[in-house]
Amino acid sequence: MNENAADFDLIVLGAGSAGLGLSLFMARIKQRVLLIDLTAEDVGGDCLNHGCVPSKALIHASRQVHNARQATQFGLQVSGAADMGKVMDYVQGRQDIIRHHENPDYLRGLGITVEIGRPRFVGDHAVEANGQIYTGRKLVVATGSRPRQLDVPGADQVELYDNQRVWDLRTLPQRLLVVGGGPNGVELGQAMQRLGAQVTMVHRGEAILENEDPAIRAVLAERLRAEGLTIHLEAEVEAFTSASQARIKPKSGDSFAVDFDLVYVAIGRHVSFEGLQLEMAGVEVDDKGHIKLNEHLQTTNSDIFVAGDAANSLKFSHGAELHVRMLLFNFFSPLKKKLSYDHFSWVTFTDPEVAHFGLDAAELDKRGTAYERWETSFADDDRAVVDSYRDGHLLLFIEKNALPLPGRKRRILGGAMVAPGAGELIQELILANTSGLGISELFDKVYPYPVAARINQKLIVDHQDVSPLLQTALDVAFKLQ
Ligand SMILES: Cc1cc2nc3c(=O)[nH]c(=O)nc-3n(C[C@H](O)[C@H](O)[C@H](O)COP(=O)(O)OP(=O)(O)OC[C@H]3O[C@@H](n4cnc5c(N)ncnc54)[C@H](O)[C@@H]3O)c2cc1C
Ligand SMILES: NC(=O)c1ccc[n+]([C@@H]2O[C@H](COP(=O)([O-])OP(=O)(O)OC[C@H]3O[C@@H](n4cnc5c(N)ncnc54)[C@H](O)[C@@H]3O)[C@@H](O)[C@H]2O)c1
Repeated sequence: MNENAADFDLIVLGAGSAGLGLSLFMARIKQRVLLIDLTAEDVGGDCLNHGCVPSKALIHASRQVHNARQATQFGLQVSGAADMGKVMDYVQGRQDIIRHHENPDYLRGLGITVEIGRPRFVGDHAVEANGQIYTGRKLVVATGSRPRQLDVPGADQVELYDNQRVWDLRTLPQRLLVVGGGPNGVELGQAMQRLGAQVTMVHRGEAILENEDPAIRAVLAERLRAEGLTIHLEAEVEAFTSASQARIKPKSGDSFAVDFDLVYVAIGRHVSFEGLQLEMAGVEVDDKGHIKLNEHLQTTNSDIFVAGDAANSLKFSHGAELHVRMLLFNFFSPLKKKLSYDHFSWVTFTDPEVAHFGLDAAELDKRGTAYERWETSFADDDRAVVDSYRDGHLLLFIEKNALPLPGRKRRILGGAMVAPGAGELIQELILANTSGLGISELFDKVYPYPVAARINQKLIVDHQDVSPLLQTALDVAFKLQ
């Protein structure tokens, strides 16, 4: 097409984390942007409407309730149960604040053309929505992902909840069955248990948060069990035998029954491009229905890209942000960046939080990278002692230099932490990881006592060996002064 004749410089399908990030930047630098979403209420995507924001607000409320109960050890009298209506009012109130700057009118005020309707491709640079055809120089599919459904016998007789509808609850279920022990299941499961539900979790994998290192995830599992959650590992819902009973099948052993008042399904996400008519734009999908992409998130139509969950890689709001940054760079540069997760991080907002960054042991082994595994428990950390989180754990993968030349940096290749506020505590480690700083930069810092982040330095200090040569040099140097 004659690119200058296009109606828009950029057309974005989907106004979630990815779509908003792209549209806002492009509009800011005076490009003509068309952003299309299905309904006005969908603007903001899963993160605002059904994911990050409501789940973190629920976690906040549940932490207040939990902390109040913890304070009874100091003589405070706490009685009564959490009022789910009030909890959800709080959750919705937080969403409403963010909606002030994530809604069609606000975006239109910034110069973005926002169309509400169901789009479909009608040509290699053209989409149709509400009977109108729009052309764009570049187009991005940012239509997100959907919760996987639990398809087992008897499911039709049960009202299954997932992250799309759980925020409408007004009463706390007494017995909650959570299916899936990934980040979604553990975050919501712990929050509901703390609010007063009795939570049973049924998880297919051998451990909750399977993507985490065993030393890290074990701490969380123990804490969840100590708070009263029942966790069945290597187990699945075999069938629902009534509207309030599930039959659970463990990998080994006999099936057993679990009674519930409500089921929350958190078994992952899938992508779907139904109705988009991708074939009209020459955008090919593979046999699993995923759009074929190269390392620039470019489809088989070189002017059409995919961003966010729709790309079917790591599904995080800041994963969408990573995609957006790369696409924006590539839109304006003859040198193209490739998608890389080498410095990616994520946080599961349980208590304690589980934070993860850079490359893990499996990836380092796969790449044949030489590394050392350094780890420490928080048992003897002063701050952990006074604040009672001695079960915390920090793990770092440190570059191993075959030739330890003087001045050569030993970089932090990756790591993980489980501790209250771990997501904040690892930020300096992430900075070191992304900027290629060596461990000496952390070693040289003087941390105010007793900030929790001192643990980052402690791990490094604890691993400083004094070689016989250095020992001799120190002895001589001291005697000379
Ligand atoms: C319970 C839960 C908690 C989460 N918590 C976190 C967290 O704490 N931190 C984090 O980083 N990530 C979190 N995530 C993941 C995060 O929500 C997603 O990765 C993120 O929203 C993906 O952004 P996206 O733009 O790709 O998709 P979405 O945000 O889902 O946006 C896609 C948009 O496309 C629209 N759309 C769909 N189909 C069409 C169509 N055919 N045409 C036009 N528009 C369409 C949708 O209406 C939607 O608005 C959480 C997810 C869940 C489920
Ligand atoms: N803090 C965060 O950043 C955050 C929080 C919640 C969700 N998310 C994102 O949202 C997405 C969805 O989260 P999720 O936890 O649903 O997905 P997930 O795929 O990460 O975990 C789902 C888990 O459910 C298990 N499972 C699958 N089928 C099952 C079955 N039939 N019975 C029992 N267990 C089963 C799997 O083994 C898997 O570990 C993820 O991509 C995640 O990254 C992020």
